[in-house]
Amino acid sequence: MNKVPITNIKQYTEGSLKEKNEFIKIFGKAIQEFGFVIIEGHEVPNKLIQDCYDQIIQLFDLPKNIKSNYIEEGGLGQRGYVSFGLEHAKNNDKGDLKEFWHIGREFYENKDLELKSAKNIWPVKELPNFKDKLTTLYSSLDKISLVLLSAISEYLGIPKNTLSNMAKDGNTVLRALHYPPVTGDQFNSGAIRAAAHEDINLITILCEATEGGLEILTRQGKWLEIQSQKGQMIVDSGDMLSRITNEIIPSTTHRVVNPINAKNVSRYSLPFFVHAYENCELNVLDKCVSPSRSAKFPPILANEFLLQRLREIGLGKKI
Ligand SMILES: O=C(O)CCC(=O)C(=O)O
Ligand SMILES: [Fe+2]
Repeated sequence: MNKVPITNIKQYTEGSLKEKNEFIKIFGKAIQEFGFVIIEGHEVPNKLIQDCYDQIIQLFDLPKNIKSNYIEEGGLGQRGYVSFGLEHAKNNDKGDLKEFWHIGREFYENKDLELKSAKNIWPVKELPNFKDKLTTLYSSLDKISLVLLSAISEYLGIPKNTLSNMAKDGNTVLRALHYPPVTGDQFNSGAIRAAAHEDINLITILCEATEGGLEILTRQGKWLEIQSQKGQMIVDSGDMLSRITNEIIPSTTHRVVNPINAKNVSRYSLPFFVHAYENCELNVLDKCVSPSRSAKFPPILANEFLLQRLREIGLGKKI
């Protein structure tokens, strides 16, 4: 396979039983064997995605000292602004050539959890519409993520709501990313926009980025450029899904390469990292254990796993 499989989510949400089952099979097999799947038919208006990009372009255009006001002091880079070069891939000491902004959940079904959870940071003074646009996108992607997790559960042959229940009120984050044009020194340093890594979470949904550069490592060990069209979203599997499925659905290695000189412009992207709720126990699913495949991982709380992984990528120390 040298092309990312394409599926239409409407088949699952609005289709006949036959179409539903077809989606489950194609989507599940694609995420398992390929690691990346393109989704069409998702109904998030293009205009909303465009409006969000307009907001984040203005956000990253703000002077450095203003952006720095929005660093979550004493936090772990999970809300607000995270400076250029701070995050790096696991086992890689070169910082990625990117700056970003994290948005967490605004609305929880469990109001006690809402009170306890980290609060979002908003650039209200400079960008009064940022909060509204980005939380609207967050809510839309949150709904899509629960649908996709139901389809994965059905693919695995476990109760339909098993995975979506883990992500309800989940510690999910929307990341607004900016990769500035790459300077000559950076080109020579060997650093890239995002070095090869796996995402920490269950699944990631990516709205189309403003420029190319995203590549996945296929299960056959070859780098493949991802080309998605307007209106498509990309879904990939992360480490938490890999862990609970006992690596039946492994996480997918991917990276963002540097631009070629002729296209050395800023790149913006909007990954949505779908996490389990903080106190969710990540247990290997019974269905994914067999005499020939014993459980490879002990249980761990989602939040503990997150903290462990954040330490490995340079966000574990309070900033
Ligand atoms: O910018 C992209 O297209 C992907 C970003 C990514 O993989 C990440 O932030 O984990
Ligand atoms: Fe990633």
